Amino acid sequence: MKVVLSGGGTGGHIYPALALAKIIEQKETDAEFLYIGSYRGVEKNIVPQTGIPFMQLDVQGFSRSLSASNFKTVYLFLKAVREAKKILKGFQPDVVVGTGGYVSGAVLYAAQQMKIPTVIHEQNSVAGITNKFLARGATKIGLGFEAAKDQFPADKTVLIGNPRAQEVANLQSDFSWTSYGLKDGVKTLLIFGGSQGAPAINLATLAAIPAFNDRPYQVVLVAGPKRIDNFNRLLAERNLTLGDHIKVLPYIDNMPAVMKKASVLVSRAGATSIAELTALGLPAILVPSPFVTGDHQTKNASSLVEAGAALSIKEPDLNGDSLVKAADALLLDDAQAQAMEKQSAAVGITDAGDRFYDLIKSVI
Ligand SMILES: CC(=O)N[C@H]1[C@@H](OP(=O)(O)OP(=O)(O)OC[C@H]2O[C@@H](n3ccc(=O)[nH]c3=O)[C@H](O)[C@@H]2O)O[C@H](CO)[C@@H](O)[C@@H]1O
Repeated sequence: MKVVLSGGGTGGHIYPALALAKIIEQKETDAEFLYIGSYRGVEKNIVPQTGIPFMQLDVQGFSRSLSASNFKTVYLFLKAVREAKKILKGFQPDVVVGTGGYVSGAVLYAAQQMKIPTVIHEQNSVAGITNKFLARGATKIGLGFEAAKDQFPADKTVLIGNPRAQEVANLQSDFSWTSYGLKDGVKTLLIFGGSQGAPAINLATLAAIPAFNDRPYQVVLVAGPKRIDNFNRLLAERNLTLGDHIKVLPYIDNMPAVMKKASVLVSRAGATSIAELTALGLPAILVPSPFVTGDHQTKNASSLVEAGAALSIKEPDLNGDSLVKAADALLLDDAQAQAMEKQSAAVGITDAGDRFYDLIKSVI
């Protein structure tokens, strides 16, 4: 099987494509891949490390206000489509897979014009602009959430989940909390705000420190590489000291392994974070980012809240008190936590990678 993968901008669009490549490799050892990314997105740092051949196109996003840069966006898009056609002609793929981001718009549009089968993956509950644009010409559309179904042509959609979930579910974790100076066998609340950390989550945690100092559960806050200094400065300004059972870190490299040992998560409601936590059947307190297109994180979170798989706190309602109240509800009440674990696991699609593979096979 020869597969072109394209997705870019944020990790949320790139990891599903890479997780899919791993699944295909396991099933077809002679599979060949080509990843087409952009010059601007983080895929240029992530994809080359995997050993998958990587090519780049020059594309940029639309600016929300009317501006001359939108003319450049259209010019670059048309140029990228011409270049993509040349690349596809040379590689001769059986299928072209797009996981979102502007670059996948150019690559899949080129493939659709060349009558090559295309499959898109929508990670979120609200369709992204590129996937909406590609839907008409796409052969099939894989969905991360059922809630996105009515935004696409019904005969093309298949609920597959997020292939990253399968990777996480199958992971063996030998992580020990002692590596952070904490104890194994004690309930642990893990708090993080997406991959960059989130100021609102950090501030609420700061306000909650006096209460957390008295709690029997451990607390780990991942403040974000660029935000931890500010957190520590505020901590000192307010004369707060952290109990031995509380740790603040800039970032966690082996997040899935650490998550696997957590009791409850506090998290943004990004599609990848949700795929990971439901793959592990973890109870969660979600704080959707209000700064994303179409407010898609609120809708991602609603899918879980409606299923009884998570609690959600709107960012304006998040403070020390609401955070501690929600954490206590899950960490001090075993019955509630266990009920939520069950619902979280029921939402998780741990064979998402296999489903994605089957979908691709069906169009070739
Ligand atoms: C701000 C923004 O636009 N976010 C979007 C972006 O998510 P983005 O990729 O930024 O964030 P996600 O929540 O989807 O994933 C975060 C990832 O970072 C990892 N992690 C986090 C902290 C840490 O210390 N270590 C670590 O490895 C998590 O395990 C997870 O894999 O694309 C997603 C998929 O389209 C969308 O749903 C999100 O709304």
